[in-house]
Amino acid sequence: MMIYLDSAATAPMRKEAVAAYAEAAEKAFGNTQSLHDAGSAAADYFVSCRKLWAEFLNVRPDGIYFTGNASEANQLAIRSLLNGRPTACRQIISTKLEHASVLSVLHELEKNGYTIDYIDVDRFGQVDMTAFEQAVDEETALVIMQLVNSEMGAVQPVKECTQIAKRFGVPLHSDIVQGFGKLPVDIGSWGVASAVCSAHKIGGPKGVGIAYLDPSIHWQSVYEGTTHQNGFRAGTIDVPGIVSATIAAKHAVIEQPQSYDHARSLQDYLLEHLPDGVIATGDIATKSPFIQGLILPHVEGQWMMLDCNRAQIAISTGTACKIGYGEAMSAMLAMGTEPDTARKFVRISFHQAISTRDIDEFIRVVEKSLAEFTPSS
Ligand SMILES: Cc1ncc(COP(=O)(O)O)c(C=O)c1O
Repeated sequence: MMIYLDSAATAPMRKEAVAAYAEAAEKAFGNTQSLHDAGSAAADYFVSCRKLWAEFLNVRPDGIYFTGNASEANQLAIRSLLNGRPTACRQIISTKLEHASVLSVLHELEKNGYTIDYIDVDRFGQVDMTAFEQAVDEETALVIMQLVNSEMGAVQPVKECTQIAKRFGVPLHSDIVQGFGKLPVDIGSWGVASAVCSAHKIGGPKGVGIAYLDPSIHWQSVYEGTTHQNGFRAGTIDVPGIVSATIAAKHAVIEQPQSYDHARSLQDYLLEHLPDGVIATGDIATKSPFIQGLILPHVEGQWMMLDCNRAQIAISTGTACKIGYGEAMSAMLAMGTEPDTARKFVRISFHQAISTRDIDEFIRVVEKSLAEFTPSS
Protein backbone atom coordinates (compact mmCIF):
# COMPACT_ATOMS: atom_id res chain seq x y z
CA MET A 1 0.00 0.00 0.00
CA MET A 2 1.18 3.51 -0.79
CA ILE A 3 2.66 5.61 2.02
CA TYR A 4 0.95 8.94 1.45
CA LEU A 5 3.14 11.82 2.61
CA ASP A 6 1.42 14.50 0.54
CA SER A 7 -1.62 15.62 2.56
CA ALA A 8 -0.83 19.28 1.97
CA ALA A 9 -1.68 18.62 -1.72
CA THR A 10 -4.86 16.79 -0.81
CA ALA A 11 -5.84 14.52 2.08
CA PRO A 12 -7.59 11.15 1.86
CA MET A 13 -11.33 11.54 2.48
CA ARG A 14 -12.59 10.66 5.95
CA LYS A 15 -15.06 7.79 5.86
CA GLU A 16 -17.59 9.92 7.79
CA ALA A 17 -17.37 12.53 5.03
CA VAL A 18 -17.94 9.91 2.32
CA ALA A 19 -20.99 8.59 4.19
CA ALA A 20 -22.32 12.10 4.75
CA TYR A 21 -21.99 12.83 1.02
CA ALA A 22 -23.96 9.71 0.08
CA GLU A 23 -26.72 10.48 2.59
CA ALA A 24 -27.06 14.14 1.62
CA ALA A 25 -27.00 13.27 -2.10
CA GLU A 26 -30.14 11.20 -1.48
CA LYS A 27 -31.91 13.39 1.04
CA ALA A 28 -30.86 16.86 -0.09
CA PHE A 29 -30.60 16.65 -3.87
CA GLY A 30 -32.98 19.61 -4.35
CA ASN A 31 -32.03 23.10 -5.45
CA THR A 32 -31.87 25.37 -2.39
CA GLN A 33 -33.62 28.10 -4.42
CA SER A 34 -36.65 25.92 -5.25
CA LEU A 35 -39.82 26.66 -3.33
CA HIS A 36 -41.04 23.06 -3.08
CA ASP A 37 -40.22 20.61 -0.28
CA ALA A 38 -37.18 19.11 -2.05
CA GLY A 39 -35.73 22.62 -2.26
CA SER A 40 -36.56 23.34 1.38
CA ALA A 41 -34.91 20.09 2.50
CA ALA A 42 -31.70 21.08 0.69
CA ALA A 43 -31.92 24.63 2.06
CA ASP A 44 -32.27 23.28 5.61
CA TYR A 45 -29.04 21.27 5.24
CA PHE A 46 -27.32 24.33 3.78
CA VAL A 47 -28.40 26.57 6.67
CA SER A 48 -27.21 23.99 9.23
CA CYS A 49 -23.83 23.77 7.51
CA ARG A 50 -23.44 27.55 7.55
CA LYS A 51 -24.18 27.54 11.29
CA LEU A 52 -21.64 24.81 11.94
CA TRP A 53 -18.91 26.55 9.93
CA ALA A 54 -19.68 29.73 11.85
CA GLU A 55 -19.08 27.79 15.07
CA PHE A 56 -15.83 26.26 13.78
CA LEU A 57 -14.49 29.71 12.89
CA ASN A 58 -16.20 31.59 15.76
CA VAL A 59 -17.96 34.00 13.40
CA ARG A 60 -21.53 34.93 12.38
CA PRO A 61 -23.34 32.40 10.11
CA ASP A 62 -24.42 35.16 7.69
CA GLY A 63 -20.74 35.64 6.83
CA ILE A 64 -20.26 32.04 5.56
CA TYR A 65 -20.26 31.26 1.81
CA PHE A 66 -19.46 28.14 -0.17
CA THR A 67 -17.55 28.04 -3.45
CA GLY A 68 -16.11 25.47 -5.86
CA ASN A 69 -12.71 25.42 -4.11
CA ALA A 70 -10.43 27.61 -2.02
CA SER A 71 -8.73 29.05 -5.10
CA GLU A 72 -12.08 30.47 -6.20
CA ALA A 73 -12.90 31.56 -2.64
CA ASN A 74 -9.60 33.49 -2.46
CA GLN A 75 -10.33 35.19 -5.77
CA LEU A 76 -13.94 36.12 -4.84
CA ALA A 77 -13.17 37.27 -1.29
CA ILE A 78 -10.26 39.46 -2.39
CA ARG A 79 -12.15 41.05 -5.29
CA SER A 80 -15.39 41.49 -3.31
CA LEU A 81 -13.54 43.28 -0.50
CA LEU A 82 -11.61 45.47 -2.93
CA ASN A 83 -14.85 46.41 -4.73
CA GLY A 84 -16.11 47.78 -1.41
CA ARG A 85 -13.01 49.88 -0.66
CA PRO A 86 -12.66 53.58 -1.50
CA THR A 87 -11.30 54.04 -5.04
CA ALA A 88 -8.41 56.14 -3.70
CA CYS A 89 -7.02 53.09 -1.85
CA ARG A 90 -4.84 51.33 -4.43
CA GLN A 91 -2.09 49.67 -2.38
CA ILE A 92 -2.29 45.98 -1.45
CA ILE A 93 0.10 44.45 1.07
CA SER A 94 1.01 40.77 0.93
CA THR A 95 3.98 38.39 0.68
CA LYS A 96 5.41 36.19 -2.07
CA LEU A 97 4.62 33.12 0.04
CA GLU A 98 0.91 33.22 -0.80
CA HIS A 99 -0.75 30.39 -2.70
CA ALA A 100 -0.76 30.57 -6.51
CA SER A 101 -4.48 31.40 -6.50
CA VAL A 102 -3.71 34.60 -4.55
CA LEU A 103 -0.53 35.50 -6.42
CA SER A 104 -2.33 35.25 -9.76
CA VAL A 105 -5.09 37.64 -8.59
CA LEU A 106 -2.42 40.05 -7.34
CA HIS A 107 -0.72 39.88 -10.72
CA GLU A 108 -4.00 40.79 -12.44
CA LEU A 109 -4.76 43.58 -9.96
CA GLU A 110 -1.31 45.05 -10.57
CA LYS A 111 -2.11 45.25 -14.28
CA ASN A 112 -5.29 47.10 -13.32
CA GLY A 113 -3.65 49.90 -11.41
CA TYR A 114 -3.06 48.50 -7.93
CA THR A 115 0.37 48.66 -6.32
CA ILE A 116 1.37 45.41 -4.67
CA ASP A 117 3.73 45.75 -1.75
CA TYR A 118 5.29 42.32 -1.09
CA ILE A 119 6.72 42.43 2.42
CA ASP A 120 10.03 40.62 2.86
CA VAL A 121 10.17 37.31 4.69
CA ASP A 122 13.21 35.91 6.50
CA ARG A 123 14.94 32.60 5.74
CA PHE A 124 12.26 30.79 7.76
CA GLY A 125 9.44 32.43 5.81
CA GLN A 126 8.45 34.77 8.67
CA VAL A 127 7.10 38.14 7.57
CA ASP A 128 9.20 41.17 8.59
CA MET A 129 6.80 42.82 11.05
CA THR A 130 8.72 46.12 11.16
CA ALA A 131 8.46 46.42 7.38
CA PHE A 132 4.82 45.41 7.56
CA GLU A 133 3.98 48.08 10.14
CA GLN A 134 5.75 50.71 8.08
CA ALA A 135 3.91 49.71 4.91
CA VAL A 136 0.29 49.93 6.16
CA ASP A 137 -1.52 53.26 6.17
CA GLU A 138 -4.96 54.79 5.47
CA GLU A 139 -4.42 54.40 1.74
CA THR A 140 -3.90 50.66 1.91
CA ALA A 141 -6.81 48.90 0.22
CA LEU A 142 -6.25 45.42 1.64
CA VAL A 143 -3.76 43.23 3.50
CA ILE A 144 -3.51 39.61 2.35
CA MET A 145 -1.71 37.33 4.79
CA GLN A 146 -1.94 33.54 4.71
CA LEU A 147 -1.88 31.59 7.97
CA VAL A 148 0.37 28.66 6.95
CA ASN A 149 2.61 28.49 3.89
CA SER A 150 1.95 25.33 1.89
CA GLU A 151 5.59 24.64 0.99
CA MET A 152 7.52 25.43 4.15
CA GLY A 153 4.81 25.42 6.81
CA ALA A 154 5.79 28.92 8.01
CA VAL A 155 3.05 30.34 10.27
CA GLN A 156 2.34 34.07 9.97
CA PRO A 157 1.12 36.22 12.89
CA VAL A 158 -2.29 36.83 11.30
CA LYS A 159 -3.85 38.14 14.51
CA GLU A 160 -1.10 40.75 15.04
CA CYS A 161 -1.19 41.80 11.37
CA THR A 162 -4.99 42.20 11.60
CA GLN A 163 -4.68 44.41 14.67
CA ILE A 164 -2.11 46.63 12.97
CA ALA A 165 -4.21 46.88 9.78
CA LYS A 166 -7.33 47.72 11.80
CA ARG A 167 -5.65 50.78 13.30
CA PHE A 168 -5.84 52.25 9.79
CA GLY A 169 -9.29 50.82 9.00
CA VAL A 170 -7.73 48.34 6.55
CA PRO A 171 -9.34 44.89 6.13
CA LEU A 172 -7.20 41.73 6.16
CA HIS A 173 -7.86 38.63 4.06
CA SER A 174 -6.33 35.37 5.27
CA ASP A 175 -5.97 32.08 3.39
CA ILE A 176 -6.18 29.60 6.28
CA VAL A 177 -6.32 26.50 4.05
CA GLN A 178 -3.22 24.81 5.53
CA GLY A 179 -4.01 25.89 9.10
CA PHE A 180 -7.70 25.17 9.65
CA GLY A 181 -8.26 21.90 11.55
CA LYS A 182 -4.51 21.64 12.18
CA LEU A 183 -3.60 24.65 14.32
CA PRO A 184 -5.83 26.52 16.77
CA VAL A 185 -7.84 28.99 14.65
CA ASP A 186 -10.20 31.70 15.97
CA ILE A 187 -11.17 33.93 13.07
CA GLY A 188 -13.75 35.83 15.14
CA SER A 189 -11.36 36.94 17.84
CA TRP A 190 -8.54 37.61 15.36
CA GLY A 191 -10.91 40.03 13.62
CA VAL A 192 -9.98 39.24 10.01
CA ALA A 193 -12.28 40.62 7.32
CA SER A 194 -12.24 37.43 5.28
CA ALA A 195 -10.83 33.92 5.49
CA VAL A 196 -10.80 30.92 3.20
CA CYS A 197 -10.69 27.12 3.83
CA SER A 198 -10.63 24.11 1.53
CA ALA A 199 -12.60 20.92 2.26
CA HIS A 200 -10.21 18.51 0.56
CA LYS A 201 -7.27 19.45 2.81
CA ILE A 202 -9.12 18.22 5.91
CA GLY A 203 -10.58 14.94 4.69
CA GLY A 204 -13.57 16.43 2.87
CA PRO A 205 -14.41 16.23 -0.84
CA LYS A 206 -12.59 17.99 -3.67
CA GLY A 207 -14.58 20.91 -5.04
CA VAL A 208 -15.77 22.72 -1.91
CA GLY A 209 -14.24 25.98 -0.74
CA ILE A 210 -15.45 27.90 2.30
CA ALA A 211 -15.23 31.68 2.54
CA TYR A 212 -15.99 33.90 5.49
CA LEU A 213 -16.66 37.57 4.86
CA ASP A 214 -17.32 39.75 7.90
CA PRO A 215 -20.96 40.82 7.41
CA SER A 216 -20.28 44.18 9.05
CA ILE A 217 -17.75 45.12 6.34
CA HIS A 218 -18.83 46.73 3.09
CA TRP A 219 -18.12 44.46 0.12
CA GLN A 220 -19.47 44.24 -3.38
CA SER A 221 -20.11 41.14 -5.43
CA VAL A 222 -18.03 40.41 -8.51
CA TYR A 223 -21.17 38.95 -10.11
CA GLU A 224 -24.09 40.93 -11.42
CA GLY A 225 -27.63 39.87 -10.76
CA THR A 226 -27.06 36.56 -9.00
CA THR A 227 -29.42 35.77 -6.13
CA HIS A 228 -27.37 32.82 -4.85
CA GLN A 229 -25.55 33.24 -1.54
CA ASN A 230 -26.22 36.92 -1.20
CA GLY A 231 -24.53 37.51 -4.55
CA PHE A 232 -21.14 36.31 -3.32
CA ARG A 233 -21.05 33.34 -5.68
CA ALA A 234 -23.31 32.41 -8.58
CA GLY A 235 -24.58 28.92 -9.28
CA THR A 236 -26.65 26.11 -7.81
CA ILE A 237 -25.34 25.16 -4.40
CA ASP A 238 -23.64 21.76 -4.03
CA VAL A 239 -25.40 20.73 -0.84
CA PRO A 240 -24.05 17.13 -0.64
CA GLY A 241 -20.49 18.42 -1.08
CA ILE A 242 -21.02 21.08 1.56
CA VAL A 243 -22.54 18.58 4.02
CA SER A 244 -19.59 16.25 3.48
CA ALA A 245 -17.14 19.17 3.93
CA THR A 246 -18.89 20.18 7.14
CA ILE A 247 -18.69 16.67 8.62
CA ALA A 248 -14.99 16.52 7.73
CA ALA A 249 -14.46 19.91 9.37
CA LYS A 250 -16.34 18.85 12.50
CA HIS A 251 -14.00 15.88 12.96
CA ALA A 252 -10.92 17.95 12.09
CA VAL A 253 -11.84 20.58 14.67
CA ILE A 254 -12.62 18.04 17.41
CA GLU A 255 -9.40 16.12 16.72
CA GLN A 256 -7.22 19.20 16.14
CA PRO A 257 -5.20 19.02 19.40
CA GLN A 258 -4.44 15.29 18.94
CA SER A 259 -3.70 15.72 15.21
CA TYR A 260 -1.29 18.51 16.06
CA ASP A 261 0.53 16.39 18.67
CA HIS A 262 0.69 13.48 16.23
CA ALA A 263 2.12 15.66 13.45
CA ARG A 264 4.58 17.18 15.90
CA SER A 265 5.83 13.74 16.97
CA LEU A 266 6.23 12.66 13.33
CA GLN A 267 8.10 15.85 12.51
CA ASP A 268 10.39 15.42 15.52
CA TYR A 269 11.01 11.76 14.66
CA LEU A 270 11.88 12.65 11.08
CA LEU A 271 14.25 15.40 12.15
CA GLU A 272 16.03 13.09 14.61
CA HIS A 273 16.57 10.50 11.89
CA LEU A 274 17.34 12.70 8.87
CA PRO A 275 19.77 11.08 6.41
CA ASP A 276 23.26 12.64 6.33
CA GLY A 277 23.40 15.88 4.37
CA VAL A 278 19.62 16.44 4.28
CA ILE A 279 18.59 19.80 5.74
CA ALA A 280 15.17 20.50 7.25
CA THR A 281 13.74 23.89 6.29
CA GLY A 282 11.83 26.30 8.52
CA ASP A 283 11.90 27.30 12.14
CA ILE A 284 10.94 24.10 13.93
CA ALA A 285 9.76 25.98 17.02
CA THR A 286 7.16 28.08 15.17
CA LYS A 287 6.29 26.30 11.89
CA SER A 288 3.35 23.99 11.28
CA PRO A 289 4.46 20.41 12.02
CA PHE A 290 2.10 19.09 9.31
CA ILE A 291 4.42 20.31 6.55
CA GLN A 292 8.15 19.66 6.40
CA GLY A 293 10.46 20.92 3.67
CA LEU A 294 13.77 19.14 3.08
CA ILE A 295 16.79 20.19 1.04
CA LEU A 296 18.64 17.23 -0.43
CA PRO A 297 22.45 17.31 -0.68
CA HIS A 298 22.99 16.52 -4.36
CA VAL A 299 19.74 15.30 -5.87
CA GLU A 300 17.00 17.37 -7.47
CA GLY A 301 13.59 17.25 -5.78
CA GLN A 302 11.81 16.03 -8.92
CA TRP A 303 14.19 13.08 -9.14
CA MET A 304 13.66 12.14 -5.49
CA MET A 305 9.90 12.46 -5.88
CA LEU A 306 9.98 9.97 -8.78
CA ASP A 307 12.27 7.61 -6.87
CA CYS A 308 9.94 7.68 -3.86
CA ASN A 309 6.99 7.06 -6.15
CA ARG A 310 8.72 3.95 -7.52
CA ALA A 311 8.95 2.81 -3.88
CA GLN A 312 5.23 3.58 -3.39
CA ILE A 313 5.78 6.70 -1.30
CA ALA A 314 3.99 9.91 -2.31
CA ILE A 315 5.88 13.16 -1.65
CA SER A 316 6.00 16.43 -3.56
CA THR A 317 8.38 19.10 -4.75
CA GLY A 318 6.13 21.96 -3.59
CA THR A 319 2.60 23.16 -3.98
CA ALA A 320 0.71 21.04 -6.52
CA CYS A 321 -0.83 24.12 -8.16
CA LYS A 322 2.53 25.39 -9.42
CA ILE A 323 4.17 22.17 -10.51
CA GLY A 324 4.72 22.01 -14.25
CA TYR A 325 5.05 25.80 -14.45
CA GLY A 326 8.72 25.88 -13.46
CA GLU A 327 7.88 27.83 -10.30
CA ALA A 328 7.74 25.05 -7.75
CA MET A 329 10.31 26.72 -5.53
CA SER A 330 9.18 30.36 -5.76
CA ALA A 331 8.49 30.52 -2.00
CA MET A 332 12.06 29.41 -1.33
CA LEU A 333 13.43 32.06 -3.66
CA ALA A 334 11.40 34.67 -1.72
CA MET A 335 13.16 33.43 1.42
CA GLY A 336 16.54 34.11 -0.14
CA THR A 337 17.44 30.54 -1.12
CA GLU A 338 19.72 30.13 -4.16
CA PRO A 339 17.91 28.66 -7.22
CA ASP A 340 20.27 25.66 -7.30
CA THR A 341 19.48 24.80 -3.67
CA ALA A 342 15.76 25.45 -4.18
CA ARG A 343 15.69 22.80 -6.94
CA LYS A 344 16.82 20.21 -4.37
CA PHE A 345 13.69 20.80 -2.31
CA VAL A 346 11.05 18.21 -1.44
CA ARG A 347 8.01 18.60 0.77
CA ILE A 348 6.45 15.93 2.89
CA SER A 349 3.20 16.42 4.79
CA PHE A 350 1.45 14.33 7.40
CA HIS A 351 -2.02 13.11 8.31
CA GLN A 352 -3.44 11.02 11.14
CA ALA A 353 -2.84 7.60 9.56
CA ILE A 354 0.94 8.12 9.12
CA SER A 355 3.15 6.30 11.61
CA THR A 356 6.84 6.43 12.51
CA ARG A 357 7.21 3.15 10.54
CA ASP A 358 6.15 5.07 7.43
CA ILE A 359 8.79 7.68 8.21
CA ASP A 360 11.40 4.90 8.61
CA GLU A 361 10.50 3.63 5.16
CA PHE A 362 10.73 7.12 3.65
CA ILE A 363 14.18 7.62 5.25
CA ARG A 364 15.33 4.24 3.95
CA VAL A 365 14.32 5.16 0.38
CA VAL A 366 15.94 8.61 0.60
CA GLU A 367 19.20 7.13 1.94
CA LYS A 368 19.28 4.54 -0.83
CA SER A 369 18.52 7.14 -3.46
CA LEU A 370 21.19 9.52 -2.23
CA ALA A 371 23.78 6.73 -2.13
CA GLU A 372 22.94 5.56 -5.65
CA PHE A 373 22.89 9.01 -7.17
CA THR A 374 26.36 10.38 -6.59
CA PRO A 375 27.15 13.82 -8.05
CA SER A 376 29.47 12.26 -10.65
CA SER A 377 26.82 9.77 -11.91
C1 LIG B 1 -2.52 27.65 1.12
C2 LIG B 1 -3.47 27.18 0.05
N1 LIG B 1 -4.43 28.00 -0.40
C3 LIG B 1 -5.30 27.63 -1.34
C4 LIG B 1 -5.24 26.37 -1.91
C5 LIG B 1 -6.22 26.03 -2.99
O1 LIG B 1 -7.17 25.10 -2.54
P1 LIG B 1 -8.17 24.43 -3.58
O2 LIG B 1 -7.50 23.21 -4.11
O3 LIG B 1 -9.41 24.13 -2.78
O4 LIG B 1 -8.46 25.42 -4.64
C6 LIG B 1 -4.24 25.48 -1.50
C7 LIG B 1 -4.11 24.16 -2.15
O5 LIG B 1 -3.06 23.76 -2.56
C8 LIG B 1 -3.34 25.88 -0.50
O6 LIG B 1 -2.36 25.08 -0.06
